[in-house]
Order: sequence, then C-alpha cells, then structure tokens
Amino acid sequence: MTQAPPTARYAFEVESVHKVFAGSQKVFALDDINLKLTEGSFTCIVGPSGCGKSTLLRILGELETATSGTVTRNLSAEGIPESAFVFQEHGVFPWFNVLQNVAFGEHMAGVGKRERTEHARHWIAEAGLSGFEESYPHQLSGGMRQRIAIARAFATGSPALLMDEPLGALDAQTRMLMQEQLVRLWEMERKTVVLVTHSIEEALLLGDQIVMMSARPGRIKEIIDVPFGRPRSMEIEGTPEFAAMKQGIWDSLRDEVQASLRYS
Ligand SMILES: Nc1ncnc2c1ncn2[C@@H]1O[C@H](COP(=O)(O)OP(=O)(O)OP(=O)(O)O)[C@@H](O)[C@H]1O
Repeated sequence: MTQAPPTARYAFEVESVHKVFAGSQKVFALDDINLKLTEGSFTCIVGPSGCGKSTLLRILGELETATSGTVTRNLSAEGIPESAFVFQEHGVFPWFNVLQNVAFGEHMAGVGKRERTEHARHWIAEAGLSGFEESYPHQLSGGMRQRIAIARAFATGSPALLMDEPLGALDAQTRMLMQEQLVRLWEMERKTVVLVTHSIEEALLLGDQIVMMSARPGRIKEIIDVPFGRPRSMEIEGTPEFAAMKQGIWDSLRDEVQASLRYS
C-alpha cells in the first residue's frame, strides 16, 4: 500500500467494508475492503467483471452504503458535492447545450451566472471543446460527449473525481487522446481521482497506484505502485518497463478473470 508522505492526508479511508446486496438471492459483492487513498492521488481499480469495482466506487461517493465497515472522507468541499462522478455513458444532459452542461454543478451550488459561465468556458477550453459551447450533445461525437462529462466533473470544483470506465465506450484512437487529456487536466488540478477500468494499459498510463481486485466477492488482491513519474508522457507505453509491468499485472489478474468466468 502507498505510504503517504508525512504531510499528506488521506482523502478516503476505507476500513473493513463489506457489501451484501439483499434480494431473492444474496450477492456478496465486497469482502473486507481496506484502502487508504492519499489526497491528490490518482488510483485505478482493475478486476474481473462483477468483482465489485463499481460498487466500491459508489460507496466512496456515497451513492451506495456499505453493509458493514466505515468510509472516512477528508474532503474539503464547502457548498459543493465532495465527489463528482463520470460514468461510461449517459453522463450529459441532452436538453442542455455544452456550456449549460459544464456549468451545471456550479449552477446547482448557487454560483452566480457570470462566475459559473467563466469557469465553464475555462474547462470547455481545457477539454478542447472551444467553439462548441452552444452545441447540444446529439450534435457531437461520442468522444466529445465524454469530454463534456469530464469538463463538467472538473468544473464542479469537487475535490474528488470518481470515474467508472469513463473512456470505455470510445474507439481506440479517441481513447488514447482522451487518456492524454485526462492526465493533463489532473496534473493541473491534482484532485483525488479514483478510476475504474478494464484496461491494464490505461491503469498504468494514468494511475499512481493500481488496486487489483479478486473475483467476487471482491477483495483487494494487491495494490501496485506505478513507478512512472509525473508529468507523465504516454510514450512510456513503448518502454520495456511498461511491457513488463503490464505482463505482471495480467499474470495475476488472469486467475481472477478465470475464476469469475467459472462462478458467473
Ligand atoms: N443494486 C444491486 N442489486 C443487486 N446486486 C447488485 C447490485 N449492484 C451490483 N450488484 C451485483 O454486485 C456484484 C458487483 O457488481 P459491480 O457492478 O460492482 O461489479 P463490477 O466489478 O463493477 O462489474 P463490471 O466490471 O462488469 O462493470 C455483481 O454480482 C452485481 O450483479
């Protein structure tokens, strides 16, 4: 587990969290999760399908409650949500234009029109969407719609960003560009980011640490420190060190994916 430097704080401290979904059949989704996430860190969660990655993210963001255990949040957010979410799809309001979508969080927080418009324009520019302020989501590509969702999450001012496969629906080239953009935005702001992904490459390109989960019931199998520095160039993907880490993670994950297929 990553040791926080003496002056760093933990944004999230997860202790002995279990999650059981009750119903006609009980689903044991999470089993004894313990995790400390340093403020300003970028954590990627990987694991087989159904292992509880989204459930853990939702518990971090208070969209779901743990059956037992505690989550402590040390997030300074006055008058705004502590966490902003980005989901794989359906993350934008189709009836709002780009500017209204990006300004939405601050609108809800009661920020004045002039100020929130100024902030929204800033994040629209950073997300490479200048010139599209008046466009509606259906007039834009899937990649551009995801950029609206990411710009909106940054524009909320929330200290934590919780992202569930935010780039999962994009084609390979758009995804690579978006990974670069996401790293650049995060390096400017240093929010605490937790990103769920099925891609080991993406986790290595973006994260400071990778939380690897086991097949259901999801446990933390391993926490891997990513050794690549910041600012991070996507060119690391071509290095032997990157290839070796990717192989090592896959060797460990393969057993879990096989287990999840056996029991699903
Ligand atoms: N609201 C719910 N009610 C009942 N079961 C649920 C609910 N939400 C999730 N589950 C179950 O909990 C388990 C974990 O689900 P979760 O979506 O967290 O997994 P995941 O790792 O994010 O999966 P994937 O990678 O396929 O998106 C699954 O078996 C899922 O069916």
